[in-house]
Amino acid sequence: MELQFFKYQGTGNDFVIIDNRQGRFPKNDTQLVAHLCDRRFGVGADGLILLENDPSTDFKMVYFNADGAEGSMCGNGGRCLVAFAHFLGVIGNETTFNAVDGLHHATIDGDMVKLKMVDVAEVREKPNYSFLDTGSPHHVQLVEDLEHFNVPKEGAKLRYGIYGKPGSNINFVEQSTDDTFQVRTYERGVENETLSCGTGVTAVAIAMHQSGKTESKVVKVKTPGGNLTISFEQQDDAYTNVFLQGPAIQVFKGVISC
Ligand SMILES: N[C@H](CCC[C@H](N)C(=O)O)C(=O)O
Repeated sequence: MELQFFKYQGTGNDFVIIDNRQGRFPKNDTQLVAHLCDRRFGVGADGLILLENDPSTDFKMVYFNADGAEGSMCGNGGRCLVAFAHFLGVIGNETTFNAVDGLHHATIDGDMVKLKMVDVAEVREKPNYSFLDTGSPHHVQLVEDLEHFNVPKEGAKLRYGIYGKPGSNINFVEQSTDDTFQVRTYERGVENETLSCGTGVTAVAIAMHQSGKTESKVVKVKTPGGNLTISFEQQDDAYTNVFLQGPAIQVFKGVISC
């Protein structure tokens, strides 16, 4: 079988994207998805995304982690898929699409995609960390000297230690200024550090606001792969109108035989 694919990246979080509007992609073939995401034997990516038809919105997003299993929401992947739908001519500069965690609205301005994320009703605050769900589960923990922190090792320890088999993504954070944070993320499903995680930086922004580290409702995050901006409104413990904004870029396209 030959498969046409596109490769996108959003702040260094990279994805194989396939136009599956004809419905031909074998979605249950976990090994095939893992193979396409393999950086040595396949194309190489943190995840694989299918663009599919949706009866009530512009398109449907189906996301798989690099291990081949269908994942929860992916913020950077969602932004990349919006750029891809725009590239295909499926949408103009604005869209509403369906994903595993519900409807998402997004706007495009050049390479920049601004994606509306799910509302967050609860931030669980523990003495050393926060836990919240921004479409995917996220552990948020402040550390010192983030640059030299062993993210793969400490991330794996917490991912399996606290959260067990279902797991969580683990974000390590260092505050830079009143409204700016540096973040490195260990991603479940990749089981390693990625260069950026969209639902992760969104979780960081909300957790830092909830714990009083920032009063700003527009939070800037620096990841190893680039910069993202998160904005939101807040009432009591609930966060609404949550937006994630940053670049989403097509890197190359190709055909892989598998
Ligand atoms: N990289 C993604 C998160 C993927 C979530 C996945 N690792 C899981 O929890 O299943 C993002 O930009 O939001």
